[in-house]
Amino acid sequence: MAGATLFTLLIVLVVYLLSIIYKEHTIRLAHGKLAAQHGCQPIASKYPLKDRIFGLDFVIENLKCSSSHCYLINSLRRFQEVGGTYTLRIFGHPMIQSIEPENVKAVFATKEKDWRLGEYRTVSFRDLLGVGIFTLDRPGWQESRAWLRPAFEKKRTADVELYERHIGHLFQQLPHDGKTVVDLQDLFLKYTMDSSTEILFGKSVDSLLPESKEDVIASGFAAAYESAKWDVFKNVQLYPFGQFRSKKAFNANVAIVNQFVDRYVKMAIDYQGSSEEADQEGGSVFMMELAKNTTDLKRIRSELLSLLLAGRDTTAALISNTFFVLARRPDILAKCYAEVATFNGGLPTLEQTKNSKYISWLLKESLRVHTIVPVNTRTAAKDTILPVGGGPDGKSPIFVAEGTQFVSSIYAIHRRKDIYGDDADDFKPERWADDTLRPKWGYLPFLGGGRICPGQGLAMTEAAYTIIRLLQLFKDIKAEDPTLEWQEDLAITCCNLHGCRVILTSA
Ligand code: HEM
Repeated sequence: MAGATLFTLLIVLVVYLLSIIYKEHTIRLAHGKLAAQHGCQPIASKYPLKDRIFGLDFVIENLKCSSSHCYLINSLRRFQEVGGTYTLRIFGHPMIQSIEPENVKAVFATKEKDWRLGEYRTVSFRDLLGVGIFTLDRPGWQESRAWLRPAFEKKRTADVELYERHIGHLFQQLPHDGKTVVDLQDLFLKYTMDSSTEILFGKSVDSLLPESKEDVIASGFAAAYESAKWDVFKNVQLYPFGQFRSKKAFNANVAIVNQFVDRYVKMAIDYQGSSEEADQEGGSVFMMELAKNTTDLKRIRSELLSLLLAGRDTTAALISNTFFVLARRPDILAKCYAEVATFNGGLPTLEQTKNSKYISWLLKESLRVHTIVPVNTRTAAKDTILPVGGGPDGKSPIFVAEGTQFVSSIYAIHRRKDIYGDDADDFKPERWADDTLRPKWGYLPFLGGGRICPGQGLAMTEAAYTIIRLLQLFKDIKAEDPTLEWQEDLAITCCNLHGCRVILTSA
């Protein structure tokens, strides 16, 4: 009897193993057929892993570089040494790293339907943001994008008056004696928190106002949001193991964040008026547009928090990185002062702000050299093809199996000498004066394709306006330590580890 049971078990096991082998074989055949149809060649470069099973050496090196603030430089070195497109396996999962503009274009634009965000992003971010534009793939993502589009279109006329009010608060916090050192990066983070919360919720947290005037709930929101955002970054970095970290403090912070946002979302849902009316009454176009489409409080909250996460630190980093350069480069600063002088001390209009040529080159260069979203990834939603990286010369198409992670370093793409020339490492705003410089998929501060940043116009206007106004208010900006170099501080977005410590002299 026992022998018969054993025999049956053995048969089941053999059938199971054969079915796996058959399935693998069929998949391989299908892959081979698709690859042959598209003229694919094996990927030319393989990353020389020491641990070929788990890829632990690669993971550990990444973690070490991340904590010693050289992750981006190290990934650039890898591309230079291994190749513009290389492959490896991490914990058994296939990964392709590439800085070939053609591949990036395929993943984010021409073949974007073949790719999804990937769990590392959706799972880690949903704990704070919930389900919204930043954590959704199609079809939900398309819905979010359509809901938000009208608000972004209305916001093209951006709020110079709103910025002016918060610049006033910022000015109050700045020493102008030509002696005292101040870290502008910290203050710009507060400044964009104040402007973003006003743009998104219709009510600013006013973190730049003296404490006595601050709304206690609003300041609680700002602190809780900072702390929760840090936890999300840790979970992304340690994914999938981050999910096992204690969530007690995180959940308490998320509850504070939600409570703050929900006050305003409820008002928007109750109001259900038009966005124009809401704007006149100091409400938020974003909230009103969302409330027109859904009465789901959680969904509106998610969209607003996604916008805050995407727009606040990024804009602060852009302004701060630019001032970091201005304080070290009198040649560039002088050109900016010359442009600002054309306003004869008057407040710049929106049109004048947008038409400030040199400052727009300066911002473009700042985004190129100090890329704020320097790494981007996607996961293949189905078997697909990438145009380059195969064969001995790396110029043939390559086959990509479903589940493969694609990672691109925008930081490294922005330093390609074949696109930017031998001076690619130099900070040179004038390069953008050259009409023949058309980097296309070689310049991606706001990414491209369907998920291109919808807030880029807002961010560029806020940054340009803020820079112009501060240059009007201060006749000199000097670095505390002119020899200090910009160094990456990579979290969800990237800013300068050393902040932006300067000495200001008022005009
Ligand atoms: C200098 C400032 C900014 C930079 C460098 C920046 C960069 C980016 C990048 C690279 C992405 C693509 C991320 C990805 O798909 O993996 C993105 C997406 C996004 N950005 Fe921005 N951004 C900035 C400012 C803003 C602002 C001010 C807002 C809104 C107020 C905003 C809202 C968004 C949203 C909603 C997405 C997600 C779009 C989607 O998935 O369809 N961003 N941004």
